[in-house]
Amino acid sequence: MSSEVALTVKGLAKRYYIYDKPHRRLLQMLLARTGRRFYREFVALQDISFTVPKGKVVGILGKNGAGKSTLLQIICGTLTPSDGTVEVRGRVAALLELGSGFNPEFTGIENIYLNGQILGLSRDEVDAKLADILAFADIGDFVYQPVKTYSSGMFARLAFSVAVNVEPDLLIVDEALSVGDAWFQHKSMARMRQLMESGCSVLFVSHSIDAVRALCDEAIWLEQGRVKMHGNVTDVTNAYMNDVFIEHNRIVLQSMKQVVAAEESTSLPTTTQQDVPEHDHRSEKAEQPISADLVDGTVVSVRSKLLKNQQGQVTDHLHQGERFSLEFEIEIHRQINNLSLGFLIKDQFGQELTGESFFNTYRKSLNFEAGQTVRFVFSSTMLLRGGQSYSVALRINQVSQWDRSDNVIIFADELAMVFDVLADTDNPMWFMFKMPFGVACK
Ligand SMILES: Nc1ncnc2c1ncn2[C@@H]1O[C@H](COP(=O)(O)OP(=O)(O)OP(=O)(O)O)[C@@H](O)[C@H]1O
Repeated sequence: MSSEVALTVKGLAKRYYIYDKPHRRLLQMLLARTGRRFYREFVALQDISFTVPKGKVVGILGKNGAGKSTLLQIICGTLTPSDGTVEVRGRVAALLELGSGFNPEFTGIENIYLNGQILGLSRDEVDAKLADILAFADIGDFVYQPVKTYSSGMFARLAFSVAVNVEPDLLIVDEALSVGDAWFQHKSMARMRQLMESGCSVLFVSHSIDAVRALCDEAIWLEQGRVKMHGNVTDVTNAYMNDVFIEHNRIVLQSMKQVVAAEESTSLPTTTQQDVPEHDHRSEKAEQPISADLVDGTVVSVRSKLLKNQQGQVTDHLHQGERFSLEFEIEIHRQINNLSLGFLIKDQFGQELTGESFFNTYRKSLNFEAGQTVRFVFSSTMLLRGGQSYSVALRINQVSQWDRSDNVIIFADELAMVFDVLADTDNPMWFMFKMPFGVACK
């Protein structure tokens, strides 16, 4: 295998033998020589070949039952293929089903060492990484308890933390990021991006077209166990999306016809064609914690960072179309010139969607004396799609030139806040944000 390739999959196939009744398995064992078959064959994967180039992120899309998990399990070695080969260069860390590779009876710490060993790390190497793993997982004293007592969110935190901290050459992720709270999802996506930037190859399985578009360099579309399409992300996701929409519209049309047939005289029910994820009102996070961290201990510290709703109340969720404000209070510890503060709003895949800064708005920055407390307020209307969460990255910088040639970031908090936008089922959005349009028909 070339050193430029992290993974080579050649002619992979997986066939399952299905016995309709338990005794048929026994009959098969006893009468195999007669040539009779007591099973049905189910082909889960057939003729799968592809490579993952070193440092690239390859997304795998496919509907339920397409064979995605089967493929990943074979690549990780937890399932044997019926045909074909898998060659991996370097260390593979996988986030498949929650906690695979974990022993439920062991404590979190014991599992970290167990996993480290499975991934080829010595005890000393795990010792050296332990503090980072624990800090990222952030599950407190639970690490001393057996993992069978963990919630699924805690499990996800520990599993993800181990996988990303062992410096894998190939990271395999199967929707594991959809587990855990919104805060952790944003944090883990940011960490995954860092890994990608440092040259780690990734195989990323997702049902989300947005996720594949945001993260991947190439995409593979699996359908009924075969590669239907492999190529650049835009082509593959467009083709896949068309297919999903055609299928979706067919189902909607069918159900509408049934309703019409059943209630000819009544009006049709409205169908919202958007999946509206179940919303979790995390009221305990209504007020974001105040960070008292100093930038470098001398210049500026952030006293508070707040999201406020239309009524001016601190909140962790907004409605589509609602007025809101982001408010940052900072304390100046040392006289400083040309200071500006800005933010970026990102989706859960780390895509920067929008943002603003004082300098951007007024084309000038500000001078402050030591001891001043300053509040920056950014207000707007929430035009982003509902039914998902967003994070806010905060930046304080020194800048005076419009081309930003003298820009210096003196404080950055990549995860200053996380908030939800609630889906409006009466006004579903297919797109990332809603731009107000005048509409006419002439
Ligand atoms: N042990 C098994 N015995 C028989 N059939 C199986 C077995 N495991 C998986 N299958 C079948 O193989 C096919 C592929 O399953 P797989 O779990 O890989 O799909 P998937 O694309 O990951 O689906 P999903 O998105 O729902 O997780 C499915 O039709 C599934 O029913």
